[in-house]
Amino acid sequence: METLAVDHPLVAHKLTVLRDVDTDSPTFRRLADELVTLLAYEATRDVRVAETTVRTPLVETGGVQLASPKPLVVPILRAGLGMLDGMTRLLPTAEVGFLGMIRDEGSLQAQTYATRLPEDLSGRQCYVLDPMLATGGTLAAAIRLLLDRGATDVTALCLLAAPEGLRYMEEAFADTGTPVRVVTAAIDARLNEQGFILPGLGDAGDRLYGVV
Ligand SMILES: O=P(O)(O)OC[C@H]1O[C@H](OP(=O)(O)OP(=O)(O)O)[C@H](O)[C@@H]1O
Ligand SMILES: O=c1cc[nH]c(=O)[nH]1
Ligand SMILES: [Mg+2]
Repeated sequence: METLAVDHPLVAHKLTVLRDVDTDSPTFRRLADELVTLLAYEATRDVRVAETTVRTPLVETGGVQLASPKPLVVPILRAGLGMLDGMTRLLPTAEVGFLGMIRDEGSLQAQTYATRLPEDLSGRQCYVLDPMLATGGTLAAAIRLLLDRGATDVTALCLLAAPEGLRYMEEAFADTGTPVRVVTAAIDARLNEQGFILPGLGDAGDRLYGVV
């Protein structure tokens, strides 16, 4: 598995405001959206394209277009929905599938409560969206599901990742033979006793959508 922590002053600036406990929900949503677009630029570096031609006002020339089948973007509900618009802004022709997952705050085990994905993902490049990679249980389960359906490579975009979760992912996808990547705005210090990322930004779903 490959991990990329995007090193860019604008990413660092926006992430700092996102972490601030005094940042309100509308600002949090806007910043999450902007950060995803910056991460998406790096995350799509290997997106498959096919050669094509284009007629300019002067001549015909070569170019590229997104290859078929189109990439599949998969936000993990709830918090991953806050990243969808930022991603599809860069990949407007991508298809979108949905996974609803929740982590039990006692056992820290992830449960899937909704799946709306193509049955057959053979040949598909997939981009999974989830702001928080904490223990890694949620993201690993989501990626396993995509690989089981035939996805040929999977890139996860996360706003924050914990070292514990990245180690878990590295072990889980050490010998799958399928490329798995994590692109994140930062790798934080550690998890606390409740499985929250430190210094982190708190509960991403609650900060985006309120406490339920
Ligand atoms: O790496 P893990 O230890 O599995 O934890 C990370 C998961 O926890 C959060 O979701 P949560 O379960 O709070 O659901 P929500 O998006 O509905 O808030 C977060 O958005 C990840 O999906
Ligand atoms: O720090 C964390 C860990 C899991 N889920 C969150 O929203 N935040
Ligand atoms: Mg949550």
